[in-house]
Formats: sequence, structure tokens, C-alpha cells
Amino acid sequence: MTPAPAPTIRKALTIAGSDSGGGAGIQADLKTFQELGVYGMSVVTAVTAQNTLGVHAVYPMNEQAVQAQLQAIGDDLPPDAVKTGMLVDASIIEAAAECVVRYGWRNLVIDPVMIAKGGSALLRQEAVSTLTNKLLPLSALVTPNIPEAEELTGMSIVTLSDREEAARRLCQMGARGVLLKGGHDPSTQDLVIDMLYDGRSFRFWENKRLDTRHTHGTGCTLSAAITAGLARGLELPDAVDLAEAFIHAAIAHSLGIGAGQGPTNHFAYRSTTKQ
Ligand SMILES: Nc1ncnc2c1ncn2[C@@H]1O[C@H](COP(=O)(O)OP(=O)(O)O)[C@@H](O)[C@H]1O
Ligand SMILES: Cc1ncc(COP(=O)(O)OP(=O)(O)O)c(N)n1
Repeated sequence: MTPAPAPTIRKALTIAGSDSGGGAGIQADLKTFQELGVYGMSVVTAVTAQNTLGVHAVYPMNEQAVQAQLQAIGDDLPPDAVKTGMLVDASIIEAAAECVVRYGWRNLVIDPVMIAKGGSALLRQEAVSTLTNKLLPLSALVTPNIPEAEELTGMSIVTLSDREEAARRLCQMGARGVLLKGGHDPSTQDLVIDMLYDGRSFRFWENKRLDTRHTHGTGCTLSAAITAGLARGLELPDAVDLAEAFIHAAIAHSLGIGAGQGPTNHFAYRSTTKQ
């Protein structure tokens, strides 16, 4: 009997910080990749001592350690899609940008992580301009929440037309696409509205706003699910569709662990959806 052909293994890389509590960062990304059938790889930029009560300490990796991890991936395991999360400082952003160019990595999703929900800084303020100048122009998609979009564009975002203007500006700054997330918008009380702009048109995803405190790592999980979709060969709107379903299930069926703001449930999508 002829053996069945080997399945194509799709690979995704996350360049991000470690969350010891497992709800955000590298851990959330790898769980999401695994759940969506993509082989996950990681470049660790920092180790955080973190749980559902907050970020207790941050230990950045040195630049050489980050470069060595990037090179190890680039020389042997070309990813089909790449996402970035906590990038700490300008030197790490530059190392990541340099490898994206050197190895020709496509499907780059930037989650411009700046401040954890508890208020801890995950990116140095002076590194924001390096992110916009060096990494943004290489991206297929940037996924800011509203405060991050305000920081990146320098404009305040209150209305829906502000959101559209911010997305246009981010594309003018070099991003190919923008997913502006609505979790932080107080004006939509019963709904969360995420908006995709591809440089030409807008598309909206409206979901019921779930009444839960367990939303730690939602941004990481959403961007990792989009990255997994792109690695699997989906077009951007279809990858966002998949990721929206994944994050909504993960929040709706949260695990309820920890005394504070707990993680989402990365198993929920698989266990509630016919695959
Ligand atoms: N209470 C909620 N109910 C349902 N979806 C939510 C809720 N909070 C956030 N989301 C979704 O989680 C994702 C992350 O949103 P957001 O909170 O804006 O970003 P971040 O986690 O980066 O701060 C988005 O897809 C958003 O729609
Ligand atoms: C190591 C690490 N990376 C990113 C975050 C931020 O996660 P995010 O999904 O944006 O939101 P919160 O987890 O802050 O609620 C993090 N906390 N740690």
C-alpha cells in the first residue's frame, strides 16, 4: 500500500514575553496555535512574573539572546506567519525587524502591546517610534486596542469616525491592515465592535459584550488566532473571522481560575465547534 502523503505542517512564530500565569504572552500564543492546528515556535523577549493579580516583575532578555533565538528559527524553521507581542525596547524591535527582512518572513501580525491591564509597562515609551518606523511598515496587520491606537497615531479616539481616521493613519504609516479592537470602548455598553481596515474598506465584527472579569490575555489570544489563520493560508478577513469566533468562545467559557483577572479558555473553541 502506498503511504499517505505527509500533511503540510504550517508553522507560526511568536516573538513575545513569557507570562508565568499562562494567560497572556508566549503561553497564550502557543496554546492558540496548537488549538488551531499550527506548529508553534517562540522567541522570548522577556520573562514576567505574572498571575491573575498582575505583573509582579519583568526581566527583559538581552539583545544577543533575542537575536540568537531569531537566527535559530530563521536558519532552519521558516514560519508561515509571525506575530509580535511584548517587545520591551527599541533594540528588540530592531532585531525582530532585521530578521523579518533578512529571512523574508511574510504575514507579520503586530500586537502593539504597551501596558498590561493592571497598568504595568510592557514597552518602553521611547520605543514607540521604533515600532512605528521600523516594524509597522513590514506588517500585514496591526491589532491595537483603543489606547494603543491613540498612542501610535497621537490622536484621541472617541467616535466611530475617529476610529476610522486612526486606522487610515496607521495604514499611511505603513501597516497593510489594521484591526482596531473595541474592548476599551465605553460607548458600546452591550456590544464590542472590532473594526478591520485593509487600506480600502472597513469591515466590522459586533459581538455581545460578555460580563466577566476574566479577560486577561484577550489581545494576545486574538492576534495569535489571526496569525494561525494566516499561517494556514486564509485570506486576512477569513483569518479575522476565525479569530473572532475563537476569542468569543474563549471569553464566554472562561476557566474562572485565580483570585483576580483570570485567563480565557483556549480549549473552548475546539470543544464547542465542529472541526
Ligand atoms: N467583555 C468582552 N466581551 C466580549 N469580547 C470582548 C470583551 N472584552 C474584549 N473582548 C474582545 O477581546 C479582544 C481584545 O479586545 P481589547 O480588550 O480591545 O484588547 P486588549 O486585550 O488588547 O486590551 C477583542 O476581539 C474584543 O472584541
Ligand atoms: C507577557 C505579556 N504579554 C502581553 C500581555 C498583555 O496582554 P493583553 O492580551 O494585551 O492584555 P492583558 O493581559 O494585559 O489583560 C501581558 N499581560 N503579558
